[in-house]
Amino acid sequence: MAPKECESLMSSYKKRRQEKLDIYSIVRANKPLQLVDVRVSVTKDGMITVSFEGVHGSPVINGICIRRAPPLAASEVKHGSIACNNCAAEIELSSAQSKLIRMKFAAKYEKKIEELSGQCQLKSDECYEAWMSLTAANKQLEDVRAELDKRIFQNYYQDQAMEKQAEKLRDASNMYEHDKKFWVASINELESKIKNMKREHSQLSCEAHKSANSIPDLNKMIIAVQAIGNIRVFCRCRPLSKEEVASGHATIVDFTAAKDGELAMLTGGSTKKIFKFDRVYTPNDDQVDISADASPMVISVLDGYNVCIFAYGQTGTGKTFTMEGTNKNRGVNYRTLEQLFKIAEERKEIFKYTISVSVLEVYNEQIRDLLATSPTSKKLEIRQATEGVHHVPGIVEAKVENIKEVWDVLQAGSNGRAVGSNNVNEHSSRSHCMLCIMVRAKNLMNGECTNSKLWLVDLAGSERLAKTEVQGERLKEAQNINRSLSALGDVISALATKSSHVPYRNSKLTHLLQDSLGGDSKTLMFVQISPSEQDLGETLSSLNFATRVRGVELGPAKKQIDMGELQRMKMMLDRVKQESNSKDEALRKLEENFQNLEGKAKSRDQIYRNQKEKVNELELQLESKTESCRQLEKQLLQLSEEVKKKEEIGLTLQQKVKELENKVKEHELEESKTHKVKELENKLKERTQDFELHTSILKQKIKELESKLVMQGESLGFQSLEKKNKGLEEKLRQPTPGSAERPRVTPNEQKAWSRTGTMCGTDPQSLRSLNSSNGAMSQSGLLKGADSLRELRRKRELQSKGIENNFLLSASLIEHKTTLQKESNKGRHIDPSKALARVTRITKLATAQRPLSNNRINREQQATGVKERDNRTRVWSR
Ligand SMILES: Nc1ncnc2c1ncn2[C@@H]1O[C@H](COP(=O)(O)OP(=O)(O)OP(=O)(O)O)[C@@H](O)[C@H]1O
Repeated sequence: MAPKECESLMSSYKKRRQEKLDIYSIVRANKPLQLVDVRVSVTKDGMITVSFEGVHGSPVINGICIRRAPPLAASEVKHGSIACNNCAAEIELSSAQSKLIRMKFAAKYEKKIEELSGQCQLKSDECYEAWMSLTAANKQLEDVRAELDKRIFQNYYQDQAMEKQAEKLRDASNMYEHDKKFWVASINELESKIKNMKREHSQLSCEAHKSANSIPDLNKMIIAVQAIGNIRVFCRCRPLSKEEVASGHATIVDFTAAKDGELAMLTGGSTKKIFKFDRVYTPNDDQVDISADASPMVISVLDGYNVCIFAYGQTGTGKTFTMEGTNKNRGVNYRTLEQLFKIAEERKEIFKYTISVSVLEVYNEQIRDLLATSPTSKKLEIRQATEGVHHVPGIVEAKVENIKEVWDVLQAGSNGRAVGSNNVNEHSSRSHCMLCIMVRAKNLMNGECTNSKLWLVDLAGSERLAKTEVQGERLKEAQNINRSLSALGDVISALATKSSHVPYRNSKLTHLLQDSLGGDSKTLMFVQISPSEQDLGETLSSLNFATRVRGVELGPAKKQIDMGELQRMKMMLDRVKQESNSKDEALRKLEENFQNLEGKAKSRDQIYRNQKEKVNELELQLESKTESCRQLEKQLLQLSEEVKKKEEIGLTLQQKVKELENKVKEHELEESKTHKVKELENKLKERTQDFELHTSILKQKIKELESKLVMQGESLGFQSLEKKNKGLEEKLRQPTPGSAERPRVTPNEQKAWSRTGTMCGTDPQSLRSLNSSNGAMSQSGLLKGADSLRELRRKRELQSKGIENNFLLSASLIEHKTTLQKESNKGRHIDPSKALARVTRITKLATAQRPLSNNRINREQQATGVKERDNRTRVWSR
């Protein structure tokens, strides 16, 4: 029968019992028999047979309802029986059914074990995979860490290398900047030097050209000067004074052609006398115009020429006004000096000027120093320092550096002039006021030095020349004035006639003006005239004198070069030429160096640019590596988290594996127990067979003995035989010393006895009595059989120590079974469940003292004994 069918049988049995109860409760009036227990066995051909043992009458089975039983729980099924749900009695199953159930359970367990093994295997595989992935992840993590360390290490070294390179670059950059600055400074210096040298070179070239072409230029200059003339005469007419206007004096000067340097004098009637001068100024012309025309003389002075500007004319015609001017309307002296300082300032890059001023007057042919702070009795004389150079030793030469100082000096001179007379105007008319400006110029380019003079002279009135009717001091004054002016006229005449002798020394005036009047100097004469008709004679006299002066043809002006300086300059020129050549050479070398430096600078620039690009590239690489490091760290963190998770999973898996292993162990234990049960069953079977064999042998021997007894009984008598039989029985009942020697009754023996009893209709006791009656004859054979059993048992005990418990349990079961049989024989109705409970209790008591490992086996053996008994004891009760 298949396990499924067996299962259905059991379930149907249970259900039927339940259904039966319901049926009887419905059909109670018919008083049907109540089925307390039923033994159903299914034969091999699938038939179900029902036996009604112990039931009298003819029970009628109205019907059998077989239903599929619900699946039993594993705990409900015991070895060889199943538990009834209603009465808790164990329902005995046939060995085939038990086997099937066991097989089923075994199959179920095997399946479950297989499933669990599969799950375990799966879990193990999962664990292994997890472990492997964990190992791989760890390895990967280690690799990543190693890679990260490597990268960090590389980055560290790259950083260091970059730092070093950056340091080198910084040093190179600093060096480059320093070199650049140095080169720029050198280049600037060289450029300025080159400029100076070029300028010097051009100047020297010009000088050389000038020197080379000096003769033709000189000739040209002579021609030009001769054409222009180096004595220039400007004529200035003052306006009519208020008195003259009031007196009704008319103007006798015609300024119609003044712009052309011509003026006409109305000498009387319609006649006019025309005078021509270099300039003619009308009364309306102011100081500025006159000073502007005189400024070229200033340039000549600064260029190193001696210049003399003097004002000549009748008293009251405006000589002082022209030369000195007023505070509000300053004259030629101030404006000329102002111009002089202005141009000197403009030329300061090339010329260095040293200007000093002396203010003196010539009165009665005596020179008076107007700047002298204290009056001195020492007479100032004119001395000739070198050729063409005259000076007054002891005279104050006030060094002036600007026009303000000049003005102060002029004021001081004017004050000094006033000291000498109570009436300044009167005094000024009777003396020559002379302002000498000494200019020392040094050409910074060529070192040329010049000493030039500018004489600004306000002469005494010329009208006194004719009016010499005065006496005494006035006469003396007049004579001196006349002499000096006459000497001036003589000098001019000598110059005009190109006389070999010019009488400069005839007067202090001409003597002082010797180096600045005529010859190689430049002279400007202001002839001052009155427009009034009452001064006609004096005016014509002045105009005639001026015309004579203007007609003087002087030689070309000569530059007042210091000859020593000239020599030095020539030497310097040679030296400069040499220096120029050497400088040209140096310049060429410098230019070459400059080009080399420029090339080096360009190459350094290129290197710098390249290094800067490299630095930029390295910075970019560093940034990218830093970024990759960040990403790797991020990945590392993620991997660490994953590893943690996997470790947790691994731990849970390990825990599960342990649990599964425990379960597998439990199942293996169960399996081993099942296996042991099987072994025990097999052993039991073997023993049963042995026992049956021995029983059959014993039976045969008993039969033999019985036959012998029959034969002997005939000879000895029945009573003696009975006695012997009792004795043998007693002997048999007497316990043998030691449990090992005691003949134990196995369940098979009991079974055999039961069968025998059943078959013969007697109980085992009677059988024993029967046996004991033949004990004397069969004792040897019986003992022999018991000895062989003991031998077998001993051998099996060696194989399994638990066998002994089975025999003990069997013995106890036999005893109780005997008791039960006795009670049954007494006619008492015994509830099988109670009986089984008792047996179980006894068994428990018996097995409680056994080792724990044998509990299951004993329990099963005990249950087997009970089931065997129950199979043969079916009780029907109403
Ligand atoms: N161009 C002029 N415009 C206006 N006023 C003038 C001019 N020239 C001279 N005067 C005036 O005429 C007067 C006489 O002039 P100034 O004293 O200069 O003559 P002078 O020739 O110097 O006389 P002296 O010979 O006596 O010194 C002054 O009052 C002066 O202001």
